[in-house]
Amino acid sequence: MEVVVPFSPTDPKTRLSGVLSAAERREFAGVMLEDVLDALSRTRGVPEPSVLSTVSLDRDLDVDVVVDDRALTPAVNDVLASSTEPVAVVMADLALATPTALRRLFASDADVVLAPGRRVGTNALVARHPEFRVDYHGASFVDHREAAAQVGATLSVVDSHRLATDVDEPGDLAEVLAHGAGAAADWLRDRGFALGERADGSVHAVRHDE
Ligand SMILES: Nc1nc2c(ncn2[C@@H]2O[C@H](COP(=O)(O)OP(=O)(O)OP(=O)(O)O)[C@@H](O)[C@H]2O)c(=O)[nH]1
Ligand SMILES: C[C@H](OP(=O)(O)O)C(=O)O
Repeated sequence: MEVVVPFSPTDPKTRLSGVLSAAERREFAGVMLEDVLDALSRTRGVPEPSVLSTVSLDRDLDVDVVVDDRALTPAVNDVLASSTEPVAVVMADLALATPTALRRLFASDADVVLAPGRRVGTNALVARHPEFRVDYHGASFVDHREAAAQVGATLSVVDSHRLATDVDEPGDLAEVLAHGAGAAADWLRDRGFALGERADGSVHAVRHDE
């Protein structure tokens, strides 16, 4: 099994621009990456991942970093096409990922295992079928389900709140504050974020003055 964690650190998490500065978004993306790598490293039976990054990284991660400046889909498809073993792709923004949740991704022996995101993306997958290829962005979970069917691959879908929560939008920060046990939750709290309730009863992350 080859495990890759795609990462694009140049201008990450643009959907969080309303609540984090550009420098904070870069820092937060790096902290989430470290949480994901830590969770993977504590998941029994899972080989050491490599980071598939668009640029070389100045942080010391204790894992291999492969640089490919192409967009996400061609970069991942190149790994799928060239690997002689099953490939797992786990996104770097899964700040709630834990070994227990990740074990479910690796436990299935289906040809294609998909962990959908809450907005119909694909937060993690395992591909054992040699012809399966990815097409990220948009409703990629639906596209990947169809792609698996087209190549005759057996499919398993992992229904996990922790793996479904990719941190893209301000609303996702409340999930991190409520359920995160890693560095990303601490990073948010250190920058003044806390759970707050609106008059209509909805819960969101509020930033208090630092
Ligand atoms: N290697 C690689 N990884 C990417 C690329 N684009 C995004 N990623 C990674 O793929 C995962 C999902 O990324 P997105 O949430 O779609 O993009 P993002 O840049 O983090 O956030 P937005 O700017 O809000 O879209 C994250 O782990 C990103 O770091 C890319 O072009 N190449
Ligand atoms: C990579 C992409 O992530 P999103 O842009 O949906 O967060 C996807 O899941 O297809």
